[in-house]
Amino acid sequence: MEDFQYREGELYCEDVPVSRIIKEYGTPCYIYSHASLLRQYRAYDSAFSGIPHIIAFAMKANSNLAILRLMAKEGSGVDIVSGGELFRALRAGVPPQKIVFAGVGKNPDEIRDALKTDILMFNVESSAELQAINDVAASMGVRARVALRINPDIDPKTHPYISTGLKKSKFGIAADRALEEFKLATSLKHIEVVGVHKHIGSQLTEVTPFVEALKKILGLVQQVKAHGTDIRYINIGGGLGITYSDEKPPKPQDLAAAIAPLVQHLNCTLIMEPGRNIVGNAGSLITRILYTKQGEAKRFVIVDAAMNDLIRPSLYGAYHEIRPVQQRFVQAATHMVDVVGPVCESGDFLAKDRTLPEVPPGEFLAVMSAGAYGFVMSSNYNSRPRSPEVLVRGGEAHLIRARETYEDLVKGEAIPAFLN
Ligand SMILES: Cc1ncc(COP(=O)(O)O)c(C=O)c1O
Ligand SMILES: N[C@@H](CCCC[NH3+])C(=O)O
Repeated sequence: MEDFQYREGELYCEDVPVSRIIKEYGTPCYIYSHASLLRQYRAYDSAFSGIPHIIAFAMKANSNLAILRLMAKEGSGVDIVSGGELFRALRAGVPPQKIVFAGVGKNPDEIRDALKTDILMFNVESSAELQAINDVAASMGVRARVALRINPDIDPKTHPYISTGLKKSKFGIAADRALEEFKLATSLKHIEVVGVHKHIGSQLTEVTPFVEALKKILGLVQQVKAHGTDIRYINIGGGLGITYSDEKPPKPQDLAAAIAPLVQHLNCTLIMEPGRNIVGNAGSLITRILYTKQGEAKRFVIVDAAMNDLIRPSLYGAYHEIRPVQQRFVQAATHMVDVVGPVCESGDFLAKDRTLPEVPPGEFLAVMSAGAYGFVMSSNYNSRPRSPEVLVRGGEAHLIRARETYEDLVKGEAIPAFLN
């Protein structure tokens, strides 16, 4: 959030007053800081500079073409989970040799597209998928590079909805079945096993689960190597958390310090898939207060952004700091309020039971730490056009996605002739 600061009485993103952006593009509106994105990416990259590595930005966190181009220009690759993400990554100019493809449900068309593009590798999550990739590769007369995604059964100590490395999770191949799967993979003619992958969850605020999971995976790497398979890539996934309120997550250097000694001697390239850590605090969602309402039991601040714009509070009970855009309101009398949107759901809120200073209707609030899993998870529910996205660089503000129009809402819909 360093690049969102009060200056001359109002909130700025870098050198641009937020009020200038909303005058031009309206609200709700996502704003990202170029400086934050670069700083976070470079912090990750330099932390691991002692080890051969590839950063594959987890583009599910934010897949705007401008953000992807910026990452690619810094040298980043991407972690994708769909054909749509592959399309975006290529459109943004991400080199295929830095694209890794995860996800439990890759379909044959997606596999074919990825093979055609010659991406770096697939992170395979089951034996059925291994077989499917082998079949598609055979039909194309090529060999697919794969890493097996291992589920190490380690508790990442985060929200259950964003934990991915426990036995009960749908992700990855159970650690105790892994050797068998490696044997199967090496027996398939159109598969080349090149790596091992793990990703145990998101918004991790301690280093220990990363280390425990990696140790488990490395034990496996030894065994697989002993069977004659050359493991050249170790993918440690993403998951490093950020500060939303008072969390103190480790920094990329802390992660590197814990991990480097475990992998340095292995003669492998390390792959990392950070998403939230790079974009989370580089973005903010700006919203206008429409009304305030004193209910029977609660006070509501009704704003023009809703769960369709930012679903994290509704879906995970996630906390996002909320600040007035005009600094003079910071000192105003406070109330305990729910900040809610116009969507017709009781679960539509951006904050619940939050003590906030009184800001009058017509004024603006900034919902902080909204750069990751913000716009990408937005929807058109209640036929609400999705928000614009603006990228600030120094004193410039660039529109990187226009606000959707009502026409966009009905794009592709058709009324069959029998209804005429
Ligand atoms: C396979 C994989 N890699 C990377 C990520 C990125 O996670 P985060 O945004 O927490 O870094 C995810 C999402 O949790 C994921 O599923
Ligand atoms: N969407 C989640 C993170 C999911 C990570 C995807 N594997 C969030 O907003 O926190």
